[in-house]
Amino acid sequence: MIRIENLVKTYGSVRALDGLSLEVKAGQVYGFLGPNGAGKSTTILSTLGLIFPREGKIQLFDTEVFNGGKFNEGELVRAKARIGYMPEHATLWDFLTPVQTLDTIADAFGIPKAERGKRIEELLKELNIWEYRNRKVGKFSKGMRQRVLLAQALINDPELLILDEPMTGLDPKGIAEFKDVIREQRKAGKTVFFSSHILAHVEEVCDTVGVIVKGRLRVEGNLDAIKRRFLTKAGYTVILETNVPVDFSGVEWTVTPLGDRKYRIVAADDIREEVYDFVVKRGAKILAMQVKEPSLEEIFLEMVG
Ligand SMILES: Nc1ncnc2c1ncn2[C@@H]1O[C@H](COP(=O)(O)OP(=O)(O)OP(=O)(O)O)[C@@H](O)[C@H]1O
Repeated sequence: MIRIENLVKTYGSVRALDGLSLEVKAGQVYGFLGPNGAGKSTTILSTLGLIFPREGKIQLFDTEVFNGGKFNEGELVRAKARIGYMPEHATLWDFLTPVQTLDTIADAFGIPKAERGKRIEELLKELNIWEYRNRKVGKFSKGMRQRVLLAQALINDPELLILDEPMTGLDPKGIAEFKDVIREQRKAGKTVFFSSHILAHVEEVCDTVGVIVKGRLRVEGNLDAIKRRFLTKAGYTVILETNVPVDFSGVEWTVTPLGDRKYRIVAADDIREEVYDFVVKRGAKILAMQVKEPSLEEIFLEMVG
């Protein structure tokens, strides 16, 4: 649905995209992850022809829309008719209700008046805001506003949804609900590409993740596989507490005492079982043992380094 190759975008001396390549396939829910300033919005804006990259190629639905520093405007317009987009800093007219908001957008899309009512009703019901259809959006919570914005993006029944940081600013309940909405979109056959700088936003809902750091895609694939790959590099950290001191000499793990009966153990694999056997064989009891997985922030740092 989206194929980007070696995209370069500069803002003065800032190389916002530095040879970025990625691929979003039909039916995927793709989480585009990266720290602030990594180039996520720049990628999305380039994909939609809203800013001009310098080099590289962009394909939408198997059609080349950008190559050799130029957009093919005709192809871009045709592709965009099949895309729904929710910008990072989208605004709503606070004095309009969801029905009025969607009616205005539907009008802009040229959807005939006769079809609009049905389409708007369907969308508002699907996104669970039908009940609030006649209240002004100015009074809505952030989560409800995001749904109205998503309804706007869906008004033309797009095949591909591009959402820039759709869950930023939502509370955990709002995030969980928005994830449900994304799952529903996938069930309805849509491909979803959304950006975030927070791991929790992509977990459980994305089948594929791409991590962008400093304008380049560092990894792309299944989130668990990415975490595992990172863990092998960074190591599992086990925090262990025993009832008596244990002599760890001779082990291959890196053991740092945190007290006379508390230790931090780092190894390339999940070594909880080995640690358990080792400690028990030495006649000690385990009082507590936890394994610490790296946060996405740590993964980012590892990738930047
Ligand atoms: N209009 C602009 N003029 C100059 N520099 C810009 C402009 N837009 C973005 N940049 C710079 O380009 C880089 C990438 O920015 P971008 O907004 O794409 O990152 P992002 O990953 O979307 O970050 P965020 O999560 O903060 O939105 C950053 O260094 C940013 O400061």
